[in-house]
Amino acid sequence: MSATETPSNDTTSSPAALKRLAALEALKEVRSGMKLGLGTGSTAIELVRALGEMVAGGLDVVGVPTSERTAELARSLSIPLSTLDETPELDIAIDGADEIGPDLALVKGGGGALLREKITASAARRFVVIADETKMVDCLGRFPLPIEVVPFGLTVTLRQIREVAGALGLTGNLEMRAGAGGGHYVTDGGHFIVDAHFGRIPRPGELGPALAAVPGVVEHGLFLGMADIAYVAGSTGVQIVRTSRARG
Ligand SMILES: O=C(CO)[C@H](O)[C@H](O)COP(=O)(O)O
Repeated sequence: MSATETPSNDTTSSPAALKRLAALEALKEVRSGMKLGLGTGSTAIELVRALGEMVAGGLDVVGVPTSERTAELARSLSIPLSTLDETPELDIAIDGADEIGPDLALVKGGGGALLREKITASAARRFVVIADETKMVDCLGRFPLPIEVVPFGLTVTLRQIREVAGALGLTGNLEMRAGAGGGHYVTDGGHFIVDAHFGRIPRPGELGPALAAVPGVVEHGLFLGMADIAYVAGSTGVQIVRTSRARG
């Protein structure tokens, strides 16, 4: 399963400080010449800010952002950017997570960027997760599972999500994520997000493919078998969580 170790004893423990600590640990993997996937969310913001400082200091990297928000921040820090089409092979993708479960199974999508995040992570030789310790769980499902859906036929898609989840014993409210200006939240890809309050998901490996088989589901927030390592910051330092699975 996973191995853990604690290489740092920094005791700074405000939420933003912990996120920055995790980001700094992950950035120790980065070398000049690398092509990097840049995640989305408050932890990824700390990553991009710290990367901006490193670029200002002479680090030569290219970033592929997973959202328009991340692109905007990276641009403001003069981090050279590319698209996944121009740069389809990444050395490392670094991103946050809403939950980190056993063997680095993740829930992602709280920031609404799960589709681009999953595509970007899949294009990277190494997928590195950064988080504070509140994200660690014994079983996924404390955080509602984000599911990205197409607007067309929404009622049918919601019914089919209920059916496939119900067949696995998972029930609970399916909540349409609200946008800032009222109406549904719309992703960078023009889709909606359903936040599924299933509760504990003991068999994510069965739920993921079942959700993916629903025609109106674009992608779901279960990132299974993708993460290679997680840097998890807590009040006593940064814990390194590894998976036994090797990716490239
Ligand atoms: O998946 C994500 C965005 O779609 C984020 O990585 C996830 O929501 C964690 O965000 P934060 O670092 O703000 O807690």
